[in-house]
Amino acid sequence: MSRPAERLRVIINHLDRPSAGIRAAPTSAQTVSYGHPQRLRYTLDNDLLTPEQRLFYEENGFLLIRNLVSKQDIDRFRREFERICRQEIKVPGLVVMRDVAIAKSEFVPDQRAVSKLQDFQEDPELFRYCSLPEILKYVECFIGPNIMAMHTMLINKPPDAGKKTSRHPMHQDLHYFPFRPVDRIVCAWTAMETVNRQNGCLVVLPGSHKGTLQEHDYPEWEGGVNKMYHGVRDYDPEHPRVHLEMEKGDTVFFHPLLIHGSGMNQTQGFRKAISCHYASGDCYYIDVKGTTQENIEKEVKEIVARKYAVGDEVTFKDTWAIRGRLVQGERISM
Ligand SMILES: CCCC(=O)SCCNC(=O)CCNC(=O)[C@H](O)C(C)(C)COP(=O)(O)OP(=O)(O)OC[C@H]1O[C@@H](n2cnc3c(N)ncnc32)[C@H](O)[C@@H]1OP(=O)(O)O
Ligand SMILES: Nc1ncnc2c1ncn2[C@@H]1O[C@H](COP(=O)(O)OP(=O)(O)OP(=O)(O)O)[C@@H](O)[C@H]1O
Ligand SMILES: O=C(O)CCC(=O)C(=O)O
Ligand SMILES: [Fe+2]
Ligand SMILES: [Mg+2]
Repeated sequence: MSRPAERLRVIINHLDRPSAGIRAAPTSAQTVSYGHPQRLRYTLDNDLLTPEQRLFYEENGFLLIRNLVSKQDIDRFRREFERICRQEIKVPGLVVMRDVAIAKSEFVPDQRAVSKLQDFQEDPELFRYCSLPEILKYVECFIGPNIMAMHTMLINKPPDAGKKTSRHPMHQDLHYFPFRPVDRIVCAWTAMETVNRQNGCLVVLPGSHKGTLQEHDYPEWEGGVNKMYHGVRDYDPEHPRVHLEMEKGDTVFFHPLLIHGSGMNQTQGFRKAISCHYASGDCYYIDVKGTTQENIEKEVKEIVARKYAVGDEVTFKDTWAIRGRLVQGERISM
């Protein structure tokens, strides 16, 4: 079997078999071109992904690309993060989160007190991550050429304080997003250092992106749960899962319905990753009233009301439209 189109057809046939399992994603660069077979729903025609990579995403809902972001860029993001933690710069709109285990203790301007930065779209150095051409060329394969950076995070998972609060419950990111269509949204998540089971790598349920959006709520964890860390309500801990062990610069792209979380950090180091959720410029906002997303809408509106002293005039949709930034192509309906 030599021609990519032919290999693609064989793999598609394989997809129809109930026993189709998880295979390692090949990473060798290869240029292919072929039509648009019906069963390819989660990826678009492109010249970048090999047929195997494309089918891997279709089947599993994620694709891991090794060594995608340079060490130099990651070192720069790390230095910027440290400057923010030392309060040397103030970034408009930035949310600095502390782990719930230390949320009520005195704040020290040090990275040991920061578990996550959220919404760094106004920090030019960190936001560079969202515009990196090596990231965008993959993003385009999933959502097309019009690309909005909707949600940005730098996660600094702290050594667990003994209460397992460093875990992130299993969830689907779509729970947080009042925009659609679901298949034109993708997350890029880049390891800023070695990430493994010891320090709490991502854990994914392969293929779960083919399901629907589940009900989410705070898990009943004895030691407490971080603000807004909702989990899939009836999560079955026996469901087969895959631990994504990654090295500095490795990047995983995943679908917003993929069920994922991350384990406890059992080391003394702060496990770092940087991520961005992208949506197509021609996605549209939806009203989540009467859906499972009503609970997160309520929480977001409460936090915004408290932080900015506003009322109901700021909608869930507004909170996203304000944060979204165009990084490629056209902003059409977002
Ligand atoms: C794909 C998307 C996936 C996700 O987005 S998952 C995570 C989503 N997270 C978010 O959107 C960020 C949520 N966090 C925030 O907005 C802020 O960190 C938060 C919780 C409002 C705190 O903001 P601060 O500026 O620190 O305000 P503050 O010090 O006055 O605290 C206000 C009250 O919140 C509490 N708090 C702070 N960090 C917490 C935490 N990690 N978990 C639980 N509670 C926490 C804090 O103790 C305080 O409570 P109280 O009012 O004194 O009773
Ligand atoms: N009851 C639960 N509800 C929701 N999510 C859970 C629950 N228990 C564990 N998880 C999640 O499962 C993922 C993995 O958890 P955990 O670190 O405990 O196990 P592990 O990483 O698979 O095992 P190990 O730590 O031995 O490598 C994390 O995302 C964690 O938050
Ligand atoms: O870096 C992690 O632990 C995962 C974070 C995550 O999935 C999220 O914030 O949505
Ligand atoms: Fe997530
Ligand atoms: Mg673990």
